[in-house]
Amino acid sequence: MNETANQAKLCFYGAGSMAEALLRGMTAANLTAPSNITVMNRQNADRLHELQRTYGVVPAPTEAAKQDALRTADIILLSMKPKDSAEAIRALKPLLRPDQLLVSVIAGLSIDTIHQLLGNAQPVARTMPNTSSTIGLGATGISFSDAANESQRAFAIAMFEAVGLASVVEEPQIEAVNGVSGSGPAYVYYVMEAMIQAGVELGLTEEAAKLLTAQTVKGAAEMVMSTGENPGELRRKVTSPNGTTQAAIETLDRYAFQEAMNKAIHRCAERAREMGDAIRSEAVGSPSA
Ligand SMILES: NC(=O)C1=CN([C@@H]2O[C@H](COP(=O)(O)OP(=O)(O)OC[C@H]3O[C@@H](n4cnc5c(N)ncnc54)[C@H](OP(=O)(O)O)[C@@H]3O)[C@@H](O)[C@H]2O)C=CC1
Ligand SMILES: O=C(O)[C@@H]1CCC=N1
Repeated sequence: MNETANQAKLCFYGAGSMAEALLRGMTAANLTAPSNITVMNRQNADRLHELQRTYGVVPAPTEAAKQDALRTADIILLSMKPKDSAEAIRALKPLLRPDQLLVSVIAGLSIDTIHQLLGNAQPVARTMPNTSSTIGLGATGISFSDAANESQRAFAIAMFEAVGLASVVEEPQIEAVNGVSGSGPAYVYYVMEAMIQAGVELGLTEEAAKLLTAQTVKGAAEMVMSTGENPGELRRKVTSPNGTTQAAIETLDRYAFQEAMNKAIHRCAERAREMGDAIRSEAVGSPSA
């Protein structure tokens, strides 16, 4: 890999919403020059040109351009849907050099399945980011294959730190990251939808309910981050004995809110494992490593 970080050549293999979230943050943070970043997809050349206009990155709309970009990249970001990943990785096999780093954001896809598909132990960073990377507030878990060297590890971490917080975990914990923070924004939005709806039922305008809800979620998250106090302690400070919050929390408990959240996160992690098994079955005919 090119040792000078801002000279590193990146190739986004898949140019959808997660790729754009990362692109936006990385170009804003000057992680590498936009002219060193190539974007490609299966067929949507308009999308590639839109990314070129917005971020100054280089589109690879033809088969020859794709192959050239994949061959010459220091880092290839695998950012297609899980169902498309086995075929896409197989197509990479004849193009790769052993020193290229693959960075995967694909839910469920294990490092071992990538190695099986390629037939070698290519350096891999398996990650689980989230869509808040778009505004530099992402939360990403990263795990590495043994072959990833120090400079590759450092660059992968820098890529995700450019779009928020990055935490290195062992690969078996990546499904837990998926359950907590990869899919996490959706749970928070779901809670916000309920808060807004209730606010409107109680007489607020939609706009006021939305603003009050969003500021409340932002403020609560910031309180946890900036005070270092646990959410439980902070909750107790809001909850006056026999007051309004206690009445609300007791109602949430009657509907088993915490149990529902717990089960949802476990199910999310389980679903990631199921999806990984499905890719593996398609790739090598057996569901687990
Ligand atoms: N959305 C999220 O919150 C998160 C998503 N992820 C992971 O990110 C990945 C991408 O998700 P998302 O961005 O939402 O998906 P999108 O559908 O928005 O984008 C997928 C992209 O992959 C391209 N693609 C598919 N097959 C190939 C191929 N063979 N060669 C080149 N490009 C290909 C598509 O091209 P075309 O349009 O031409 O078909 C498209 O550009 C998923 O694996 C998901 O698990 C991870 C964390 C969070
Ligand atoms: O729903 C999904 O499968 C992807 C992975 C994490 C967030 N979105």
